Amino acid sequence: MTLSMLRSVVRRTSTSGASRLTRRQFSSEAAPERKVAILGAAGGIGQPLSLLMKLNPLVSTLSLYDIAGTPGVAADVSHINTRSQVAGFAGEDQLGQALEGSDVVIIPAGVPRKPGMTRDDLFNINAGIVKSLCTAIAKYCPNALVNMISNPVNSTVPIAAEVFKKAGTYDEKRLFGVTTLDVVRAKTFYAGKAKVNVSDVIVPVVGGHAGITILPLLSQATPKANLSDEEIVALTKRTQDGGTEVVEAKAGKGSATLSMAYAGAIFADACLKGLNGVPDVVECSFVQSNVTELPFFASKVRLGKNGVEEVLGLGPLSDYEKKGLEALLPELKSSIEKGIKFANSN
Ligand SMILES: NC(=O)C1=CN([C@@H]2O[C@H](COP(=O)(O)OP(=O)(O)OC[C@H]3O[C@@H](n4cnc5c(N)ncnc54)[C@H](O)[C@@H]3O)[C@@H](O)[C@H]2O)C=CC1
Ligand SMILES: O=C([O-])CC(=O)C(=O)O
Repeated sequence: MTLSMLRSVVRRTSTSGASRLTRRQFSSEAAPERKVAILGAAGGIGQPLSLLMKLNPLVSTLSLYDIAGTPGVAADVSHINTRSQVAGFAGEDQLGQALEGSDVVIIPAGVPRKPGMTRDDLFNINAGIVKSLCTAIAKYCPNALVNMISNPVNSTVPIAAEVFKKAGTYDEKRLFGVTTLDVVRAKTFYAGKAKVNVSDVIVPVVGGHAGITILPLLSQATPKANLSDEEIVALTKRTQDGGTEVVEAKAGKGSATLSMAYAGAIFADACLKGLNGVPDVVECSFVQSNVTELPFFASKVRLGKNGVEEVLGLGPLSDYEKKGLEALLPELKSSIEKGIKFANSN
């Protein structure tokens, strides 16, 4: 979902003739019924993400699940006069109902970082949360596209894959680590340095979603700009440290929530468009991959009616990016292996 689309939804629904206009628009578009479930919907990301998904006209049912607090979030969001019907579910005994029939499941459930922590420091708590949620997904909506936000993404995606394999439901086309926030940041920071219009900027970000595993391919950024080597290094580091920048600014009150909700809404919208048969929907995501020797890797992915339609290659890299790629592989490998080991030993 682009910002202009968001604005136009808000515009359409903010006048007195709103509901009439909204109804007419949706009935003429005949968008298929799509259920989206958000697990962790009462949290810092979950709440604004619920709002943004409520604004998305491709959603017909919005299912908001958390261990507590979701009835309130659902009641609040449900009053917004857009297409989707909203329901809130709280506690494990309602998880099946929350998931049943879902086309897309977005998972921002789990603890966020505090200053001084790495994403890997979240593993001990979040690995178990992700494992139990994915066990339920395998049971109640095995065909859903899963958008994994919970950190450490480099490990939680492999955990999800193992859980689905054990359940006999694994389809590599349907599992995505959400790395869209890295792309959002790279676009913003690049536009600022290159002095180009941010809405025109395209920057692929590959690798994983932690520190040096985040590799923005600034040599492929458009519109082209004549940036110095020092500027490229600084932009790369700022993108890699974007999450930490927010964690430190929030000083103990969590990590990125609002920009993550925006990024999560963009990625979920791309998944829905792909499911609906919109051609040429391409986003970066951490998926099962043959792009490197690692089993999972983030790169550009073409989305289609079954999820991943094609994992795109890296394209030409600068020498600096080649070195970055080489440097990130060992860390990414060990995070992936840690996730696989956890899923198979617990
Ligand atoms: N992929 C990415 O780019 C990003 C990922 N994150 C990650 O997203 C996660 C969530 O962050 P915040 O929303 O800020 O945290 P938060 O603490 O504000 O919210 C997390 C929510 O998850 C819920 N939760 C915990 N266990 C659950 C379970 N078993 N089932 C359902 N819900 C459960 C909590 O009740 C809470 O409402 C963190 O792991 C964070 O590191 C954050 C920013 C960016
Ligand atoms: O940095 C964190 O802990 C949250 C995150 O993944 C991000 O903001 O990119």
